[in-house]
Amino acid sequence: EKVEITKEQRALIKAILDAYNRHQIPQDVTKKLLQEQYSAEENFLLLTEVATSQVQVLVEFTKNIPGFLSLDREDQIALLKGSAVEAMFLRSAQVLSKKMPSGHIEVLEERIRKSGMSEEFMTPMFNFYKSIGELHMTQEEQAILTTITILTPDRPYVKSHEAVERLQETMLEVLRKLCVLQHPQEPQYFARLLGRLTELRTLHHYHAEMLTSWKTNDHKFTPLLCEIWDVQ
Ligand SMILES: CC(C)c1onc(-c2c(Cl)cccc2Cl)c1COc1ccc2cc(-c3cccc(C(=O)O)c3)sc2c1
Repeated sequence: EKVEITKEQRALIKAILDAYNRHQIPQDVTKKLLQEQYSAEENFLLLTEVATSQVQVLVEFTKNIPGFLSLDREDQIALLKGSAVEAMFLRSAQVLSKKMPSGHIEVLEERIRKSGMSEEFMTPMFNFYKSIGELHMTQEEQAILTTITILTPDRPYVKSHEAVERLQETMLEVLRKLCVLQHPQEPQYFARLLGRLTELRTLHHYHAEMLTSWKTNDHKFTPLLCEIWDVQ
């Protein structure tokens, strides 16, 4: 059928993309990933620093999602806490799949592999990274898929389920149209993107176990990560 993006939907895409590009981890933080020496301890500390910075970026980005600030305050917190890990898997996946000349990719992959994480999480995590890379998402698709992940109604403690669902459905419809227009040869592309959201839920469960195993080995997190992940 003739797919057309309305004026309102175009404005939505622009607002989300501008926010997504405006809020990025500062260079001095990500540059450290390239400079500091290697050790399980150093890798864990660096990843903790980047993750903390990423959460701050995520909070700022979320405030720019049209309609988000009109949600109940406690629901806003519940959505952020419930989606942070998944949004960070998406972000790190996008970084690892970009053909970045700065050698970020190998370095980041190396630091994640050697950060004291148990082997069993490596396979699903790097399979996810590979599957995101194979999608060759556009910037708009990445920004909107992250928004859809944040606006997931069935996170723990969300009270106004319908209000969140309405916002998410608006973004799902925008993504569906974008996929049809930007990947005309791949009618299943939108379905493949949604399949990644399911994979993110599984990784989210693995991540809870990762946190426990890091904690048992006496790894320290920052106050912001402890708050958002209910750690300690
Ligand atoms: C606390 C820490 C040990 C931790 O615990 N679980 C995870 C995790 C791991 Cl391992 C994998 C997936 C998700 C999580 Cl949450 C992490 C590290 O999480 C992060 C989170 C965001 C980013 C963004 C990056 C990045 C690099 C270069 C450039 C850019 C850029 O945006 O330009 C971003 S790296 C990075 C690492």
